Amino acid sequence: MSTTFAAGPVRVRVPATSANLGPGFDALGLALALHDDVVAEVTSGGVAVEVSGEGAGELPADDRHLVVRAMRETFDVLGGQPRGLAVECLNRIPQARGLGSSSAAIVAGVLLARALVSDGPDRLDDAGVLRLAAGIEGHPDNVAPCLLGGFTLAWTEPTGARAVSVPVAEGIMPTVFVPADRGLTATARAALPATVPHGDAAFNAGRAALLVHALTVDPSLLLPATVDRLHQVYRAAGMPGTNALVDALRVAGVAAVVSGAGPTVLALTDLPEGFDAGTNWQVRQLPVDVSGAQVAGGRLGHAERDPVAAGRKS
Ligand SMILES: Nc1ncnc2c1ncn2[C@@H]1O[C@H](COP(=O)(O)OP(=O)(O)OP(=O)(O)O)[C@@H](O)[C@H]1O
Ligand SMILES: N[C@@H](CCO)C(=O)O
Repeated sequence: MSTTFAAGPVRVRVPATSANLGPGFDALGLALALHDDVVAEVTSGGVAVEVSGEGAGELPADDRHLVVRAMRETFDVLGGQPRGLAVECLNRIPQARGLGSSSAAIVAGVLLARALVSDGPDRLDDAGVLRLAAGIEGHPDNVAPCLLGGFTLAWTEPTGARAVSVPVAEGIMPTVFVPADRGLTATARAALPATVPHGDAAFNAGRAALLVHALTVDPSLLLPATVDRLHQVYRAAGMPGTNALVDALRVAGVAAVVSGAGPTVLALTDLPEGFDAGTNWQVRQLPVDVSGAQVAGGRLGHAERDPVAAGRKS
């Protein structure tokens, strides 16, 4: 199979995501209106990566960069590698905080590579993009909302990941509490036990089912619907501040959970007037992103390259 590459740059906008949502470990996720923009172009040789915003000066600028790694895997699936690549990232999603930054980078890479191959969409359909991105990430609960937008239910079959996006009830306005400290998903997953009590598994199945109803039809049930026994308790010692804030919010009647693998906290219902989380958190209301990843042509503008200006725009 020979591969022809598109001329000119391709651009993708990918949303932040919050996975698990309490009881929906590795299955449920929500796309949030905070985005990374990534532009890629085929060049005559080498790999050049430019990063502004989150991760600037920290992330590798070569084949080790996660966007490039995802592009390389996708080009392999599509039949061949280009001679060179130039990638430009404007990152707004905080990294290693539980807001799906790695899935956003992977989805961006897969979609950019597909768009850069002339008949890419014929060779890799949207279901294939989800399978490939979830395979790279290792679980589908961030990749699914990042691609599809909205509230997603993801599962894995022998052939790979599948997902559906379902409409969220009106009036759901998530708030995230983002700490300065980072926490890697790999570390948080290592804190989980190999087996759990049957009663806890049964408990979570009921609450996860209730959560689908609460988020789509009856938000008054969100507090009981967001109780989890499968992951948060095992990870609490590694993120005591996160655990304390989730508890304080829940005592105040707010449906709060650990966002993804943490340490960010996600609240799905309004905060009581005057609720004070303390000074350790950047608190942001982020509407649900209903569109998911968007591919378009074109480069980033100068104003967008400036992280301060970009922060004002997003
Ligand atoms: N935009 C990006 N570009 C390149 N690499 C990234 C990017 N975002 C994240 N990464 C890589 O992924 C790592 C963070 O991934 P990790 O899965 O631990 O956290 P997360 O995806 O932010 O949180 P969660 O999976 O809990 O939602 C970073 O340390 C970095 O190596
Ligand atoms: N379900 C994943 C989400 C974070 O990537 C976890 O909690 O480990």
